[in-house]
Amino acid sequence: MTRIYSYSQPIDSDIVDGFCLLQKGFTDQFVYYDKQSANRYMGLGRCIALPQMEGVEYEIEGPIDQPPVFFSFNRFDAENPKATDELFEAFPRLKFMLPEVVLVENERGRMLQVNSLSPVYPGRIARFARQVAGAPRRERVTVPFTLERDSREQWRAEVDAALSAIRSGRVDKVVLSRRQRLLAEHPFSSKDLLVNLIDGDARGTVLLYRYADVFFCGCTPELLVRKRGQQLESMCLAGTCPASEDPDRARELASELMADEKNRAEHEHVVHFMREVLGRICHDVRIPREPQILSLRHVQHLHTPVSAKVLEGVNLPELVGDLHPTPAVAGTPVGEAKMLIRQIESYNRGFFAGACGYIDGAGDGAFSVGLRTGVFDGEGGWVYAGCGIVEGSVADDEFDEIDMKLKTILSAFGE
Ligand SMILES: C=C(O[C@@H]1C=C(C(=O)O)C=C[C@H]1O)C(=O)O
Repeated sequence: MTRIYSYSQPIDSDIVDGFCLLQKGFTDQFVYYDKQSANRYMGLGRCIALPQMEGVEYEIEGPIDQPPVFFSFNRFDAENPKATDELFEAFPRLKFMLPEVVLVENERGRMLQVNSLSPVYPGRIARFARQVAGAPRRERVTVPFTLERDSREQWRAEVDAALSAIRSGRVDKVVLSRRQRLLAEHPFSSKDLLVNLIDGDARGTVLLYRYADVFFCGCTPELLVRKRGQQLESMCLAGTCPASEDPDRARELASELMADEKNRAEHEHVVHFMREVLGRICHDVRIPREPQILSLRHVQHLHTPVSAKVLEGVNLPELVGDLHPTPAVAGTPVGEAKMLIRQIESYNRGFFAGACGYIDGAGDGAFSVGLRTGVFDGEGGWVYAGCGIVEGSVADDEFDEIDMKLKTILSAFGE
């Protein structure tokens, strides 16, 4: 039986500043940082990685009873035989990773957690607490970059292939993506992108997984599932129109989106899937009949909030397994759409559109869908975005929609 010692104590300092100061010394770094609510977890180092959450004993110590916080970053399609690019290839294939140090800000306040396989030495906790308390205020930096444009011609051919699969009845919807090569004008760090995503105006949850000199990061609007006790929260997010700085224009675009049959159909596939999956493993499933608008910095989406009570015995990793991928990032039917993505897309998505999140030793946690993200090595990398293709989709419009979505990860460069 693995025994894990976990010590948590309250802190006053800003956890992002603390993370920025401490991060230099750690090969493994993990962030799940909800910008809208205090649901923020930032991990450093690797105490242990487990293939599953069962079979572990915890010694929880310190003035706050916070179970140890594990992180988990999962590929969109882990069985896809196509090789990922060399950046994704450089990440170890680990499931639940427990950092040595975790900075937390949640409904119970801010805290520092230190995890170890042996009793936690008090001087170690005091040293981290001192360092975090003395952390200087972080600063934003702009990283100029260039993008290598991908081919519109190739995209049109891919959308054609998707539309013929739809016409032949193989799928009703498939979500295709594009990726672009990014080259920075000077070296940058994961911290530079993290700070711009957290302090910039992108809405959503900031994700970061760094291993040595490669890192995956972004700011996603899409919650896959959050579990606290038996309470479950999720969302359906599909259907997109542009955002606008002019509030009247933004409202006009939003009401066009609400009235647009194609977007409503794209959205309905996700709602149907949620109802079906949650109906099997939850009770009190609440899904409003009509979507709302979620207005983000660069786009607006059709959004349906979801809540439910999880049946006794159903755990968070099972929920993630049942819910991911949703038709919002794969298509419908999900299995067939995944196979079609393997056929049509020329690359393996890696963590893009994968389930990324955290889970604590009590089984509570949250996972988001790794959208509006990219993978980088400090000199450049790849940025990704996709969109749902249904009957009636026009390739050039979808190309432009993806360009709008890409702006979120590009905002990590501080422009
Ligand atoms: C696939 C992405 O976004 C997904 C697709 C959407 C759509 O097709 O309208 C909207 C939100 C997301 O569920 C992405 O951002 O890359």
